[in-house]
Amino acid sequence: MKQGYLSVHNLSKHFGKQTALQDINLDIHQHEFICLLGPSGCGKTTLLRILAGLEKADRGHLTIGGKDITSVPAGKRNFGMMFQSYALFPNLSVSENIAYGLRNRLTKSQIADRVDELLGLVELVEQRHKVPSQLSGGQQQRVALARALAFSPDCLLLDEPLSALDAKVRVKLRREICRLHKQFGMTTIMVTHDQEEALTMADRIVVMNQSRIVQIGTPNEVYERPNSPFVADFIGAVSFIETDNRKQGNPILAIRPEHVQLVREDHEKGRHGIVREIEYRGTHYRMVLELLDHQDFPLMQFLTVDLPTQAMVTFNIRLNHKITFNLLPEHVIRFDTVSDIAVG
Ligand SMILES: Nc1ncnc2c1ncn2[C@@H]1O[C@H](COP(=O)(O)OP(=O)(O)OP(=O)(O)O)[C@@H](O)[C@H]1O
Repeated sequence: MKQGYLSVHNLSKHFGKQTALQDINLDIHQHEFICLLGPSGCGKTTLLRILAGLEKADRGHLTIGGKDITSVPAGKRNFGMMFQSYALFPNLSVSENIAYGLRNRLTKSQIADRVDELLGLVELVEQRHKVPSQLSGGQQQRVALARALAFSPDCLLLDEPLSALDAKVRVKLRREICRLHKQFGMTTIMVTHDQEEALTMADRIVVMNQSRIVQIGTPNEVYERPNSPFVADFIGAVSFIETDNRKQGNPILAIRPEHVQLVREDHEKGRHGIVREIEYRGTHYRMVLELLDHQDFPLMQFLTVDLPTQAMVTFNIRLNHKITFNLLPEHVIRFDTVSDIAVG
């Protein structure tokens, strides 16, 4: 593994009796796009604020390129930030908002050139003289993004930058952030509690729960090989199947809805279920099966299954009808240790 560029060593943070972060260790590579993902209150924003220098850790330290920056103030870290609480200046124009952070760093004409360049990058040239109240939510976010990028930061820190936007604008800005990340080549760390956002944008996802990092991996790794029922459940849809009484230490099996394979009714190895719910989802159908194989599955259990529209016709899927399916071993995720299946 490459050595970390931005590294977090044994970081802990409390607010009074409340633990916000516990024993956080993280190596982020240069030019990497990292998403901090986890349920509300797990410590994502606190970690980002400590990276930014806006919050002080109780314990641990931060290094960038091997240099200790734990005590370096926020303004000296050369990090671009886009925090929810960092609103735009309402009385300044788009250009002035973008130029604000540059005023003590560059000459007037350098600032003008830089602002022109950034306006082009975030496609706001025509809005340059408007004030924030004259812009849509998505445009305001783009101004905030341009402002964060203005002084070519080494690292870009984004705290839920897309959370206030509607679905279409969100997807567009997602692509824009990824494009700018590649174009500028900075290291980007983004907080989100949206798993789809993390899966589509990140090089690696840092999954957090209850003040700790619980898994670090590529989107594919955390989705296909979650290391705990919590991660399996938090990232993507999943059904858990208990093979016996959990207290006896039997494994829990998990399966993604798109991996359940329907087979013909006379298939010798098939398992059976009754279709209890059918939901149309545009690109596919999602259904809930009540499992019937009680010798294997002693408890009444349900399985979520995603099926393309064509398969709904082929297998003649109807509510309260019996269907036959297979679970292929390569698609079954197995957890040998019992841990809480918490949903964020
Ligand atoms: N300034 C503060 N004072 C007291 N407690 C705080 C403060 N900031 C955070 N906390 C607590 O620390 C824990 C972690 O909060 P944090 O905001 O980092 O979580 P988060 O994962 O970013 O949550 P969300 O997704 O809801 O923004 C929470 O229990 C929160 O209540």
